[in-house]
Amino acid sequence: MAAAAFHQAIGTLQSRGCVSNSSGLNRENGNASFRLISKGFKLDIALLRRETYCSRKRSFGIIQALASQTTIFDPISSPSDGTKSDTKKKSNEAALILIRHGESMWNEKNLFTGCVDVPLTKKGVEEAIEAGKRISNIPVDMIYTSALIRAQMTAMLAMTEHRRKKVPIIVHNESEQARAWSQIFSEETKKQCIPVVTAWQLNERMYGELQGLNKQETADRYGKEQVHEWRRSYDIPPPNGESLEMCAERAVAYFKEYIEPQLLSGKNVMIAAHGNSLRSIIMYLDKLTSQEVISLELSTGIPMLYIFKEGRFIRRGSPVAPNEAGVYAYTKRLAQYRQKLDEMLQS
Ligand SMILES: O=C(O)[C@H](O)COP(=O)(O)O
Repeated sequence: MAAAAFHQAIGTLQSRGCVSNSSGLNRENGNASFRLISKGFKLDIALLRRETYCSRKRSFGIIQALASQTTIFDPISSPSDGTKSDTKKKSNEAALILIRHGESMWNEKNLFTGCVDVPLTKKGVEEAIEAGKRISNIPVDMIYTSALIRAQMTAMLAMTEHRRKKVPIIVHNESEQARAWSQIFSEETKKQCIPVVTAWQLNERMYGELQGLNKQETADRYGKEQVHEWRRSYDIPPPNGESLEMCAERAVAYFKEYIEPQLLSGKNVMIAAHGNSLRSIIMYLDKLTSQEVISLELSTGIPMLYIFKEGRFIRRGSPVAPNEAGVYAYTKRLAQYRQKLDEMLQS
């Protein structure tokens, strides 16, 4: 019965072009195997795989939810049009967008990067712009990035595509002078700005003595299993570096202390960060176990949307394309926001 439901759900996903025809269920171990067509579904599928470790039945539910995600409607009452801040405060509902930076010059060379401050490649720039198109109709009131340029470039490039055309402005609070010298003296102009907060706590995990080493050569030298353990285990750090657990201690603590209160007050937040700092945040949002997080992989430049509602994070997947109806139908309020934007930009 469950297998029949699974196959029906897979069929739906295949007909929508989300997974390839070779996707299926391994009847012996209960694992679902997927060949992805749309990069945007990578996160969901990775999570799906881990769900199968816990409960096959539950995973079928997730597949079905994925297959029908364009029909899910939920109200979000904080469209950021700069005029609704009262409603926003009352609603306690907000959008949270997570983006892993676009391809960096060391991603391209397959080098461990960690906290080395490497810029995007041309492909990374394009990925960031593409990510921006995907979220161009989702309101953004606050942006958080790591202290690293690849995340900052991604956030800024993505915002060049945003239809609301607010200007992202980096907040300089590092000294009294920096604060004083970066003040804006027009309330009107302030309303048209989005504060961008940079925080080292959102940086990529420190990869220790692997930083600058080639990933393939390291695997050849130390063995594939050892390198996989360094890269994906929860609590085993690379030599003199941070484990995911250590990275989570600062990234999730920052998220809880600074970002969650913004969401609670109804602000829509975008975070541009890194594979591992975002994995640790997603682990917290989706309540993944240390086993489950092992199979969580994030693609570069793919935005992921969560709705924060009544103290809970509801994962809405990745907007597929800017002109796809489903993107704006994630919530009724997002759809209304988009409609307002259309009207505003037409007039
Ligand atoms: O720091 C790095 O090398 C990458 O950004 C993330 O690498 P990983 O996929 O090996 O964790």
